[in-house]
Amino acid sequence: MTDASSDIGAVLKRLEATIAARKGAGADQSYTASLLAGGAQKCAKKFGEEAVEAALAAVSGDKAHLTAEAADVLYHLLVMLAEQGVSLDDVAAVLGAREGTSGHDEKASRK
Ligand SMILES: N=c1c2ncn([C@@H]3O[C@H](COP(=O)(O)OP(=O)(O)OP(=O)(O)O)[C@@H](O)[C@H]3O)c2ncn1[C@@H]1O[C@H](COP(=O)(O)O)[C@@H](O)[C@H]1O
Repeated sequence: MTDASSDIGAVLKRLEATIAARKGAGADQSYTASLLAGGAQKCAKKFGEEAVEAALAAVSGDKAHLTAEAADVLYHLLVMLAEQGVSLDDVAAVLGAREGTSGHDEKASRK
């Protein structure tokens, strides 16, 4: 059983709200604010770095390292989305619309 403090949906929603609240905060006090102040380029660069670090952790076979890197990826993804004005609900709507459609079938429909 998952309690509200560790439910992934609840955690991501709280983190999204925290990131939104950091907009306009001082970059010295808030790491999130320092990313947002750097605009799309900075947010995308950090997200890309964290994604590569997670990929490297996956091939290393170190599950604890991968888990920590995955948390970094999710945080930096949410910062990048916030900088672009894209919400978790927006992403959920796309994933929801894809439910039940095989990736193979979707790819074939584009050919
Ligand atoms: N979940 C996170 C989170 N995950 C990772 N990080 C930071 O992401 C950074 C990862 O960058 P690196 O590993 O590349 O470390 P680094 O070399 O120090 O980073 P750079 O100097 O290269 O940017 C580290 O500074 C981590 O502390 C996070 N920083 C903040 N949060 C959440 O955001 C909230 C608000 O944080 P502030 O905006 O700092 O108040 C926090 O309470 C947390 O809930």
